[in-house]
Amino acid sequence: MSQDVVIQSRQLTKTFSSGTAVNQLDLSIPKGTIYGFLGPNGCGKSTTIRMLTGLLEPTSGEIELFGIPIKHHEEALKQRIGYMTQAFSLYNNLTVLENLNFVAAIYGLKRTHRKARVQKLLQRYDLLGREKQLAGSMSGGQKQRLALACATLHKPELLFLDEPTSAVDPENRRDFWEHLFDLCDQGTTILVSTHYMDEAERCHALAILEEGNKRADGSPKNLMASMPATVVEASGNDLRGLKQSLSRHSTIVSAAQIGARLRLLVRQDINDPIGYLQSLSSSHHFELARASLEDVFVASTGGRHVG
Ligand SMILES: Nc1ncnc2c1ncn2[C@@H]1O[C@H](COP(=O)(O)OP(=O)(O)OP(=O)(O)O)[C@@H](O)[C@H]1O
Repeated sequence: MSQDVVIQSRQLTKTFSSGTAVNQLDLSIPKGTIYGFLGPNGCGKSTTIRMLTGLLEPTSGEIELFGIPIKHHEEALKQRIGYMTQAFSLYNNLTVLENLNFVAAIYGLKRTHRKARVQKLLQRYDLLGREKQLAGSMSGGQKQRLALACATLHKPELLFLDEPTSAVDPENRRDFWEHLFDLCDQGTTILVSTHYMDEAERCHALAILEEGNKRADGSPKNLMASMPATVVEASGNDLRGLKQSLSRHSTIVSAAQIGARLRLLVRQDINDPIGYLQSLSSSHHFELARASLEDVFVASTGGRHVG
């Protein structure tokens, strides 16, 4: 295996009594990448992350981190990885400083280093002056920054972030991504799960997950270029009626209204989608449009996740 691959999984599977949460997942994520898991609730993002961090034992399949099999090496690998959960895993009844010191103690940071490291993180994540504030009394954005400070306190080479921005507003989300790119610049590999398209678009590469299966993967640009459907926008009167009539055809993967246009995904095997659509409705205007990551997501999941 190449030294530069930080996360490798082969046929990774987890089955619960309720069913298969992750199904034969193959991953190969190079160092210094921000890699995304994009998918709806329940598609297996958290379960995969928990297996990759060594917290949950797979039903079958293999995982290597930094070329080291995770099995039997959990403790050694723990020092090299950071993990931030959806709930930010902070102690709400401890202060900002107490949370950081607690994490520092868990990772065995020496007292002499601890103070300087904590100070640096307080500054980096704009928490100076809040040292004595209870974590539970902070805003979503502040909690998120503290959680990131805690997850990176021991300078992990690999960082797992499970839906880190679900509880924050768009401005905080943008700032948070700036921090992620800073970390990435310093050589940290980051795996981030999300159900936000704009967030997925910022990743170097991503996997689209549905019901535990990987439906597509690659860079956002390549995914958009190789989308398995053609995007067409329709305009004219009664778009709701047009949507209803087109949705009856299995050749239309999805139809969603966006403002005064109806965005259509037409199955790839239709050679002349504009001519085809005109034959279905002569009173509307149809034109080809550029694919977005959302289109890729809809096409990869067969239109099952869009209304
Ligand atoms: N400990 C468990 N026991 C039984 N079923 C579980 C367990 N953990 C997860 N599941 C099931 O596995 C499937 C995948 O869940 P998972 O939490 O990994 O999805 P997710 O994509 O992270 O969604 P969310 O964003 O809602 O957390 C779901 O059907 C869930 O109910």
